[in-house]
Amino acid sequence: MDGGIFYSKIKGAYMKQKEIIDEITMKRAITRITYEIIERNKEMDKLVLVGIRTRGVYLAQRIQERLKQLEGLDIPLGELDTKPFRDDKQAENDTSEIDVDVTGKDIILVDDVLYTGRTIRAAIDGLVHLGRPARVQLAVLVDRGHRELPIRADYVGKNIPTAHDEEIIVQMTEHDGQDSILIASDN
Ligand SMILES: O=P(O)(O)OC[C@H]1O[C@H](OP(=O)(O)OP(=O)(O)O)[C@H](O)[C@@H]1O
Ligand SMILES: O=c1cc[nH]c(=O)[nH]1
Repeated sequence: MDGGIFYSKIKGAYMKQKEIIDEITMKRAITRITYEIIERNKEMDKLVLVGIRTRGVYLAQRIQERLKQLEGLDIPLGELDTKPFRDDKQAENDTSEIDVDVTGKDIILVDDVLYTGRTIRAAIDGLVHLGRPARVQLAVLVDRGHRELPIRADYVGKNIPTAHDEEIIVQMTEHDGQDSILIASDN
């Protein structure tokens, strides 16, 4: 390591990586998102958290835990697989697990990174296949810009301006063994 910079393989190629958000800052960002959700949603009994696989699910679970700690609320949580609804891949098995009826509910979609917006478009498609929510909001840990569709997040942990050829890597303990946000580039 040199000044926090290290090299490792991403999708088969060596990339330069650097941590830009540490564990504590990430935790604070999730707590702030939770407070904003509480402030902006008066009918909390209508709320349903829907995490987008993969890391959006862990993020949604953490927001669910904070809502319990801060307000004593038990907000239902579903796990959404967007792959069957994407416009760039063949349909695959739908591994979504959403046991609650979404019709009439205030859904908060949760994902780790918002980039082109295509995953969120697919997520909305997946949701409306299940029912007719009253409202759909979006919470993301990182908004890195470069939208290709008219999609914006209601709750943003960190706005991180990036170049097209960079990559944001969110690591979560449940999946990656540690909490960290890295930026990667090939130069
Ligand atoms: O706004 P977009 O351009 O759609 O990019 C954002 C999506 O990309 C990543 O998912 P990825 O497809 O890498 O799957 P993963 O979460 O399972 O790693 C990330 O978790 C978001 O879901
Ligand atoms: O940089 C990016 C872009 C899409 N998805 C990610 O996880 N990171």
